[in-house]
Amino acid sequence: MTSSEIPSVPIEAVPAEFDTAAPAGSGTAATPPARLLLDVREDDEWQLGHAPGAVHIPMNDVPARLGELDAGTEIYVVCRQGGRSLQIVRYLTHFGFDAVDVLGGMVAWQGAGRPLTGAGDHAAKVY
Ligand SMILES: O=S(=O)([O-])[S-]
Repeated sequence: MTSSEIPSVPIEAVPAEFDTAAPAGSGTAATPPARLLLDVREDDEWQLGHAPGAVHIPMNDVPARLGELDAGTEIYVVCRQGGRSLQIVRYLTHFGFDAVDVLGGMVAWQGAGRPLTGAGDHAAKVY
């Protein structure tokens, strides 16, 4: 699979439901979500700023945490600018997951004016 064959979407096509935090209890093992925004950046990047409705699994942890993902869920994968997410989409599709790469990553998310949330008392930001 070449990068041109990797399923991908521009930031405008990422569902608005990820602009808000998922309600408590959604996406349990019993009822996996229809769609998921998976942020594969490192912990420090996540804490500085992330999409309110995203789920965080750092890239290197994805293989060990595949059991947290459901094959019936459409998984939008995001990183900083698209390098890591491309690799993870390739990996997930290889294992039968319905994964798409978010072009431009969180830099594009921020540039499009989509909401960010972070940890601590600083303004959330993607660097
Ligand atoms: O997040 S990145 O791999 O595009 S720098």
